[in-house]
Formats: sequence, structure tokens, C-alpha cells
Amino acid sequence: MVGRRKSRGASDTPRAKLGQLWPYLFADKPMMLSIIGISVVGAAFDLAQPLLMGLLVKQVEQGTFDMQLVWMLVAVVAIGATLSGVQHFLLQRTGEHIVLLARRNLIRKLLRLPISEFDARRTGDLVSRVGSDTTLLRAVLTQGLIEAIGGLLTFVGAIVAMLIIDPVLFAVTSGSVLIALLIVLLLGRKVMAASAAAQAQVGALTAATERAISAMRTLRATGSVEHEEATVMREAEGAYRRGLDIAKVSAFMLPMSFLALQLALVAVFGIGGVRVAAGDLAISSLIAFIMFLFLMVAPLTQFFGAISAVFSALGALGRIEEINQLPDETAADRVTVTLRGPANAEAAPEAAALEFDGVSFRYPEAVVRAELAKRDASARFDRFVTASGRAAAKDADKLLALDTAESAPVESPLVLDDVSFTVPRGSRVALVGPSGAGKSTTLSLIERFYDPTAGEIRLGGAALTSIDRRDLRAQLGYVQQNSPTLAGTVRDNLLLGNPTASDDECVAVLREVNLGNIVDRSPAGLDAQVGESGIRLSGGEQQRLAIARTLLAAPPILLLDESTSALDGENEALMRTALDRVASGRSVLMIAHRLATVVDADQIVVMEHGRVIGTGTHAELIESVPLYRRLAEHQLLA
Ligand SMILES: Nc1ncnc2c1ncn2[C@@H]1O[C@H](COP(=O)(O)OP(=O)(O)OP(=O)(O)O)[C@@H](O)[C@H]1O
Repeated sequence: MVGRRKSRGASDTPRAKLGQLWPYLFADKPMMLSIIGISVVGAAFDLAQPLLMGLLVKQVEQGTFDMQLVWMLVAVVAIGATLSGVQHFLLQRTGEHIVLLARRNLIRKLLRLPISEFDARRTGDLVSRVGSDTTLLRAVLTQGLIEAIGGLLTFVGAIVAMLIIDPVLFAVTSGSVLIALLIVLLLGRKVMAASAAAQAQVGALTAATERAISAMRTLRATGSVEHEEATVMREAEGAYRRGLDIAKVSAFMLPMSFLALQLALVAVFGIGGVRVAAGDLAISSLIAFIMFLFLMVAPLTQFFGAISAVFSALGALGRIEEINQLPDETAADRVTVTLRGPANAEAAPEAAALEFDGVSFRYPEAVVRAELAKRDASARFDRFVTASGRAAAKDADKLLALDTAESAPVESPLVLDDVSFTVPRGSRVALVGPSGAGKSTTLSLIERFYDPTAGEIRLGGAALTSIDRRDLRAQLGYVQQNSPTLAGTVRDNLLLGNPTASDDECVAVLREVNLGNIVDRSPAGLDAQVGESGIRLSGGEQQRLAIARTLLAAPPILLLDESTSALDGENEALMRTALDRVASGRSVLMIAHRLATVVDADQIVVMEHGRVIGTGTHAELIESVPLYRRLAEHQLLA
């Protein structure tokens, strides 16, 4: 079950298998085969060079020098160089294409994961999988794997040629090369582990940076920039150390190939020289042998580079595939009801718009663990700031070290406990209760961000789980508490609700939520940018813009999480009239933090500790539910 997955740390990310890399490498099969073809032809041209060189020296020795041979050698070298250029370009292009492919898959998957995965994972880590891990796949192609395939031909060809020229000399030189090869293969596994750890650390760094940037105002206001700086620096230094780990292993690998070449060269010059002096070997053969030796070692160098790139890529691919293999949000859905018309009106005209029937809910364990970790960190942070006034970086480091301990198993508390209530069609129902009572969770169950642990929620008489999620969400207009405006224009923000809405419709819904003046604030009108670079909207205005967006979609049911941020009298009145307008003809379930907003609701559901402790009108609840009376007294309403 998705929700029960543990969030994974850096160390337990599964490593990908070589077979998982093939689909990426051979996504464009004809291109890859062409590149391999070019590489093989290029290898043949490489092999021809020492042969021609040997012939040339022999001709000079025997006094039968022929200029034609020189031209042939020049042509062979030139064609070989051109082929290698073409191959290089095609490899880079294919490498970029592989990165694009991996990013497309990952983005497509990310946008369809269950909400629980986002709650349980760190955003920055997910971002770095898309941005950074995918680039490591490119290195498999650009750092020699394909050249190494063509190089295999050069390698085998050179060995055969060397064996023919002088088997004794060959036996001496190949020993050292073999030893180096074995060492490199053994080190490859270490590179893979180091690379996965490095990528996970980059993920942690991105997550920490993202957290700091998103909380910048709080950090500045509390004077805790240095504290947060210490956290991010710790992650950055961790990434540096992991990078060094890779460097240490690769530092071993690269000299191995040079060492192999040097040892072999010393042996060839020493023993070869003696054999030439003794008259057992022609000087032309020794020159050809040395050229073949270089040809044999060059692919080995490529091979060493390729191995290290492949192992790095497998580490990164493990992190990519970990996400790709998660089930989509809809994976286990069994849709039996097709919704047509408002809230399934045809199917059950008299059924309530929404019904909660004995609904209980616990958040999945991984989500609770992530939530606890977040709270734990911020509680330590608060204690720290309170205790020291200003957070000194070195102490912050000590304090934060405590945070890294893996949390012990957690028990997921019952957040909703046997909740039952009804939202009759066309009525306005309000959820009220103290913070943490479970009101927002109730709305997120209706959106099916999570499913109840027990009980059933019905929409128009049909169980939510039987309705296609798109259909379901098309019936619902969900206005969140801190409805974020998205970067872009006023129009962009509105069209999210209904991409085909006309300008007139956009202006009309803005009027409906008392935001008609927004288009007059900038000469650009609907094309004015909202946010930092354009029109600044207050919290209340942002929420009204979100309501306007929802109205364009014209959903029959409105779920509204009223903003907790205090609105001034004028804004409060604007919001209330906006709500009255949008509520007419719709079923509305709203979370109210200000009782003033809901005194005239058709029904108020009072929640505490995940239970419904009273249902009725304002007047009824004042009489029957002490908690409600206290809330009302507190807000000077009673
Ligand atoms: N993503 C989450 N993961 C784990 N626990 C959560 C999550 N969201 C909420 N909770 C817990 O569920 C309980 C109910 O929270 P919820 O946000 O639904 O309450 P609420 O009544 O809407 O509170 P508020 O008025 O403060 O928004 C709380 O104990 C909260 O800590």
C-alpha cells in the first residue's frame, strides 16, 4: 500500500540494474546503431594506420619508398578524425535526448503521484531528481561507452596484430594490462555506491535550500539567518565530501590505465630493443607493435571512463526509478459510476450533495513521520531561538546534529473518528472547531487526496471511491486556506478553472467576488502580472481570486477553507458578500474560523479531536454545545 511506504533515506535507495539502463540508451535504436556502426568503421580506420606506417617504414628500409602510401596514410587519418567528430556530435545529441526522456518520464510520474508521497518526501529532493540525477545518464554515452564498443574492435584487432608481430613481446605487455583491468572492475562498485550517496546528498542540499528560501521572511524576522545558513552549509559540505569520495575512487581508476600503458611501454622498449639488437625483430615491426600497443590501450582508457560513468548513472537511475516505480494516484481505482450533470443529479435526485458515513481516518505512517520530523525541527528551532535570542552558527550545528537521528517507529493517531454529517443539495454547511480538530483533513478526504481508513463518503449518493477522480474533482470547487496565486497574469490564474473562459466571463467572476477593481489597477488589465513583479494582492484578495477561479469552473459543490488571516472590516464584508453570491444555487461546505461568517449557515458541524460533537444551527448550538458557546463568547458573538 502506497501510504505505508517508508520514506527512504540516502543509504537505502535501491540501485538500478544494468538492464534498466538499456531502455534509455536504446530509446532511439536506429540512431544508436548508426553511432555504433560509425564507431566500428572508425576503429577499422584506426587499425589501418599502424599497418600503413609499418609498410612505409619497411619501404624506406628497403629503398622502395612510394608517395602513394603516404597519401593513403593521410587519407586514413583524415577520415578517421572526421568519423570521430561526427560520432562525438551524435553521441552528445543522443545523450541530451536520454536526459530529456528521463526527465519527461519523471515529470509525468511526479505530477500523478498520490498526495501522500508529497507529504512524506522533501520537495527539494524530488526537484533534484529531475534536475540533477537525470544528467548523470548522459555521461554514460558521452564518457566513452559507445566508443568503447567500437574500441573493442580496435582492442581485439590490435591484440591479433601484436600476437602476429611478436608473441613473446605481447605476453609480457598484456600481463600488466590485465591486472589494471581487474582492479578497475572491482573499484566500479565503489563508484556506484559513492555516486548514489552523492546524488542523495545533492537532494538533501536542494531540500534544505528550498526550505530556507521558502521561509525567508520568517528567518529574517526572527534573526535566524545564521542558524539556517549552518543547516544548508552542512548539507553543502556533505555534498562536497560525497564528491570527494567519488574523486578518491576515480583517482585510483584513472592512473591504473596510465600505469598499464607505461609498464607495457617500458617492457616493449626494453625487451623489444634487445630483440631488435639481436636481430630477432625488424625495426619496422617494433614501430608497428608500439602503435598497436597504443591502439590497444586507448579503448581500455575509454572503457575505464565508461565503467565509472555507467556505475555513476546506475546510482542516479536508482533514484529516478524509485519514483518511476511508485504507483499513480489512480492505480488502484475501480470506477463504476460516471458522473453527468450536477452532482449525479440524474442518478439520485434526492441524494445529498455530500454525506460522511462513520468516517475514520489516520494519515499513513510515512506521512506522520515526515510531519513529526518537520514539527520536531521547528520546535527545536523555536526552543533554540528563545533560549539564545540569536542563533549562533556553531551551536546551531550541534543542535541540528540531533535532528538527523532516524525517527523511531511512530503510531499514526486517529485524526477523524467516526465522523458522520450530511450536506443537503443547495445548502450551506460549516465546519467549526479548534485548531487540529480535523476540519482540513475532512476536506482533503472529499477531494480524495487521501481515502478514509473506515466508513464511506458519498457524493450524490455514490461512494467517492466508485467515481472517476477527474469527474469527482470537476464536481468540486476547492478553495484552500492560503490559496496561492500562481506566477503569471490575472487571466492565467483565472483560466486554471476553465481554460476556455472568455475575457467577459473572467471580468464577470471578478466582479462577483468583489475583485472588479483588479483589472483597473494596471493598464494591462487581465494581462497584469500578479505577485512580486506585478499587482500585489492581500491575503483576502488572493483568496477571493481563488474563489473567482473556482467560479469559472462552475462546480456544483464548493469546498471552502476560510482564510485564518485576519481580514479588516471592509475586506471581511467584501468576502461575506462574495461568499453569499457564490453560495447561491450551490452546495457549500466551508471551514469557518470566524463564526461571524457562518452564523446564518443552514447547518454547523462542530468538531473536536476528530469527532463531531454537535450539529445544528447557530442558535441551537449556542444552547446545546458548550464548546461552541465558548467559541462564540470568545468571538464576542453570544
Ligand atoms: N499531512 C499531515 N500529516 C500528518 N498529520 C497531519 C497532516 N495534516 C494534518 N495532520 C494532523 O491531523 C490533525 C487534524 O489536522 P487538520 O489540519 O485537519 O485540523 P484543522 O481542524 O483543519 O486545524 P486548523 O484549523 O489548524 O487548520 C492534526 O493533529 C494534525 O496534526
